[in-house]
Amino acid sequence: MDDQTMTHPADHPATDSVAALKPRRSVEDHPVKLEVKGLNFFYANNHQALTDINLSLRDKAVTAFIGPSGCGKSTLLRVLNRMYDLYPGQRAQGEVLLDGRNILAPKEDLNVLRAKVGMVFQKPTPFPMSIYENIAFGIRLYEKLSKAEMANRVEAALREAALWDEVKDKLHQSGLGLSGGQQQRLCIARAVAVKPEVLLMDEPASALDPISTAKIEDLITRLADDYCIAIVTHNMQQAARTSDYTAFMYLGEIVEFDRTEQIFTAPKNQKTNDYVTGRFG
Ligand SMILES: Nc1ncnc2c1ncn2[C@@H]1O[C@H](COP(=O)(O)OP(=O)(O)OP(=O)(O)O)[C@@H](O)[C@H]1O
Repeated sequence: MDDQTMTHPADHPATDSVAALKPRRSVEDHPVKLEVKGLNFFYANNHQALTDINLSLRDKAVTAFIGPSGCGKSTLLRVLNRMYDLYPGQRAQGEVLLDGRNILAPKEDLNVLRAKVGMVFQKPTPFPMSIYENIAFGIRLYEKLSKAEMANRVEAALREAALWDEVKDKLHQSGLGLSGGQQQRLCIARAVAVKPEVLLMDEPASALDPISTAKIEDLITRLADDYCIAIVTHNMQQAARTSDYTAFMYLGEIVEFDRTEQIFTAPKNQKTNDYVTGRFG
């Protein structure tokens, strides 16, 4: 756990995570949106960062990836939209099926894929342009809209990311002038503006203060009504608060994957238990 996530002194102990558990909702009958089968991943130095990952992410549900530093959480997230393809020498073996189609296939159109599988990073990364343009820019890559249609889409995306009320009077000011939490919601608005099906979030709140963190967590919970969401977090309570399913990873493998309340109240694996109770990590 890094310093920035230590905002609550008792973030680690299992009791606090259990207290934070998201109210139970039924997602078992949601269809599988993304299925990872027999995935191995190698960095350019031939370091194997993921070994035989098998995992199903359900639609309209949040899946959290937890585990100690270096266990492969971010690597796994970056495979799910082929982000690794930007770096020469990195390679994935196995299958990642999006609605049954293998997105690791060489013929996959990566621009279309990255619109379908959007990503939000740890540090907010607005483009150095206006708030409006931050959203419109991505939409223009995929669609030709009239001025009025574009204005509606920008507003809808900002509303979806719970940012509209704070920025509606300064849409043409720079996105870089917003607070860190607002910038992160702008990045979420940018991701949802191109109508994705899956949202990947890599520690989306770890650079934010507790109030901004709470807003992002609320937003994740609401976005889960519409999207398949995967989130990497170091914060046990955040995993408990936001997710329906949790995967505990260790040394590049998935040790345990189950309903979140199961992972936090009755994990089957000793290592999972040790991690969620704060004995290591
Ligand atoms: N560009 C790279 N080249 C070589 N090895 C890498 C590279 N990036 C990550 N790794 C290694 O791959 C493994 C998994 O890293 P990854 O960043 O996915 O872990 P993580 O669980 O997300 O860690 P953290 O919680 O610290 O962000 C680690 O052993 C890491 O050192």
